[in-house]
Amino acid sequence: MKLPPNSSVLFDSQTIRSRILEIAEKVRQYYASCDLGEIEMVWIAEGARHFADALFNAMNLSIKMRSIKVSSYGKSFESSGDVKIYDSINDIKARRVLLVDDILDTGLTAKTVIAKLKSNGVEEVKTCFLLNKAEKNKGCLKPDFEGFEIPDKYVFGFGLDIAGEYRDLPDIMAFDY
Ligand SMILES: O=P(O)(O)OC[C@H]1O[C@H](OP(=O)(O)OP(=O)(O)O)[C@H](O)[C@@H]1O
Ligand SMILES: Nc1nc2[nH]cnc2c(=O)[nH]1
Repeated sequence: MKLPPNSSVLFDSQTIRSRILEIAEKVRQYYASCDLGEIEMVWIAEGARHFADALFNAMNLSIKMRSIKVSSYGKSFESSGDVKIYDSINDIKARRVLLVDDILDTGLTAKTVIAKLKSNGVEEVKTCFLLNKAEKNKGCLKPDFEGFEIPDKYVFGFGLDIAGEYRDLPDIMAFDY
């Protein structure tokens, strides 16, 4: 597969897998004293597919899991600012939601979904991101669980795409755009 020019590996698959095991253990500990029937893991499609699968398997908790399709980038490297939620999420009424996404960039996607969940009556939303462009978003939303803080470079692989391509690369790559 031809990669974009000036791209390089940011995290290889082994590093990603090890970090996910660590995050999963932290999440397990957090929910250790909770009623598992009250918790639903909600992951944001498409990008979070690989992360959510690996995290869910590593957590090994008997909780519900579902995805919701949300998009705001399309084929662009910048957020359109218009976060579209394609699935109805009105029926997500778990007491506690673990919201899982591949990346926290501007924070707009997560903020929009959190507001919607809260308006449904969800009492607690904990967030879990594999990647966080913390310097770029200036900590606008502090993840409860996160994998790696990364610089402001466009990343792809392990679920993240460039115009629909490269999602199935095992590593996370970065390039300057
Ligand atoms: O913090 P933000 O600036 O809102 O960006 C984060 C979101 O951007 C990507 O989704 P995208 O809209 O590209 O859809 P996709 O997951 O289908 O690729 C990514 O998967 C996150 O959900
Ligand atoms: N693939 C990809 N999607 C994003 N969505 C928000 N930021 C990014 C990024 O750096 N890469």
